[in-house]
Amino acid sequence: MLYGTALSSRLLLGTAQYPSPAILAEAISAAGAEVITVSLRREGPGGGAFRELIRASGCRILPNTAGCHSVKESVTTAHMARELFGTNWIKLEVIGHADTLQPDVFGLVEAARILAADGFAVFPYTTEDLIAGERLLAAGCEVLMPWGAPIGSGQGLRNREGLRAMRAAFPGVPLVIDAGLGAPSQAAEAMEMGYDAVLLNTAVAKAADPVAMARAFALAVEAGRAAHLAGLMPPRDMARPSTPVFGMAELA
Ligand SMILES: CC(=O)[C@@H](O)[C@H](O)COP(=O)(O)O
Repeated sequence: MLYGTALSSRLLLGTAQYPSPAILAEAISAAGAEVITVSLRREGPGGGAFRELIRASGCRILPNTAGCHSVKESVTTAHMARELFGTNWIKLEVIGHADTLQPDVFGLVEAARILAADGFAVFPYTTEDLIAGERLLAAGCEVLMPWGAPIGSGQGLRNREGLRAMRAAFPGVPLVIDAGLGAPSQAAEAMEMGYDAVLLNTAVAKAADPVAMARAFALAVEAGRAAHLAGLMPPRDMARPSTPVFGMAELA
């Protein structure tokens, strides 16, 4: 449930870097995605055809402010996106560091406050910092989207303890891992931890077969969620025989 919208797919998909528009369309369908994120910067020349493709997908559009490095740029881009796509949903990125694309959480909170007050449903791309999370919620966000790893790195969940702490700190808040996932197993792990959904792009778009990879991620997300609901056994330091010894014959 995101901003009052019930979704059955827990895989949100990015739409950049695919080998062709046809492969993008097939990947969206193979992923079973109901929400796709779109950068306003794709709306250059030829943007009309791209917009038609995403409209035909039937997915809910989550425009993003990818590539924005300041509060002003992000807020302006969000307003343009609202006009262009006719939605108040915005994946808010305020990038703070050029090499790692780490979110500027200070700017993010400021931009989130401005946009939420202006009626936007803000999906903030943040870190696993708990205080930043609290401030984003206080600013009006109803969802938090911590990074798994830097965008496009495919490193998976770099700070498992931090992400676990975040899940524990915000039990009632929808949490979506956004960025840095490289393999379906990493998406499954996020879901096993109790994250509500994952958002990814590069791992699918840059796979040798993006459509097959989209399907693999969909299966992994489903498996991870099912495992979370089933209740994972707690890990142990020492061995414990899985075959009971009680009742065994004593030889000698
Ligand atoms: C498209 C988009 O929004 C990305 O910025 C997003 O954060 C996904 O990151 P990956 O490409 O690492 O999956």
